[in-house]
Amino acid sequence: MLITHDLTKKYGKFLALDHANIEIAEGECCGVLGPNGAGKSTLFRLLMGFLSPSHGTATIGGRDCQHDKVGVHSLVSYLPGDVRLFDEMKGRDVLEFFADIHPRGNRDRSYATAKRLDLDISRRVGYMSTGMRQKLGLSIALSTDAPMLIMDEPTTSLDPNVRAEVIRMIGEAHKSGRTVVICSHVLSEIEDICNRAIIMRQGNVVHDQNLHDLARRHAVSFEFDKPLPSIPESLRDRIAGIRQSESQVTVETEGDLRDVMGWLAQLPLTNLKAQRLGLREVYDRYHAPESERAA
Ligand SMILES: Nc1ncnc2c1ncn2[C@@H]1O[C@H](COP(=O)(O)OP(=O)(O)OP(=O)(O)O)[C@@H](O)[C@H]1O
Repeated sequence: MLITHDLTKKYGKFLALDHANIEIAEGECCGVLGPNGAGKSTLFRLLMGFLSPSHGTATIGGRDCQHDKVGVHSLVSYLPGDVRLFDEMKGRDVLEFFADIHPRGNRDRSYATAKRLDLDISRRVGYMSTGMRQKLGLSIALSTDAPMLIMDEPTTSLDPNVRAEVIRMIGEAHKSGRTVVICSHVLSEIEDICNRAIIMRQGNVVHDQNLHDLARRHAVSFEFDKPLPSIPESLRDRIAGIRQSESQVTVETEGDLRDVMGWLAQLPLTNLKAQRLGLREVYDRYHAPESERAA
């Protein structure tokens, strides 16, 4: 559905996106992660044709993102990171305007989406709070039936209840078969709805994680003051890695935990804890805070 080939963007001499090769299949829900300035919004703006690439190409549904913007826009519902709407218009008028210009827009659906987000659309945009304007942007983007949703930080400025509702709505869009590409700094949101996460650093895609595989991984930590005995042959493919620092041991496991726990239960260890490995651990491999990297 979405293919980029060596997609590159330079702002002057500054390389904001560096030869990105990304493929997102129809029906996927893919999170794009990375710290401020990693190049996520640049990637999204290139996909929408709002920026021209310095090098490389991008296509969505076979349409070229630079040369066939109209074709791409008919397939995509896009929520920009900085929602800017017409201050003088009332919420309802803005919804109607966008429902009418998007080939897959629908006025009734956009009123219903705004209602679900508890947004007062009789209010003038200029008098809306930041969160209300975000809700208006979401009501526009979530109410088309375009086969692809591209959302740049959709839950920014929203209170926790609305955040949860928006994540539910995006999850529903994915379940109904639409392809979703979403960028967020809230890792739990990506874990909740995505099947895949791409991690970016300084304009590069540095990691591509299947989240269903990740859900089957655990970190088992315990104290053991001897060298760990060799792993039984039958468990070798269940153990992805072992870290031992003095008496503190962490075993990373894949798949069913029971057999590994059975083996560990035979050892004279203490303080055993098992926790599911999350996206946080993967993200921190690339972006752990300085203080934690030094530790
Ligand atoms: N118009 C521009 N001119 C010059 N540099 C720019 C421009 N737009 C973005 N940049 C730079 O490109 C880099 C990537 O910016 P981008 O907005 O894509 O990051 P991001 O990953 O979306 O960040 P955030 O999480 O803060 O939204 C940053 O260093 C930014 O300063």
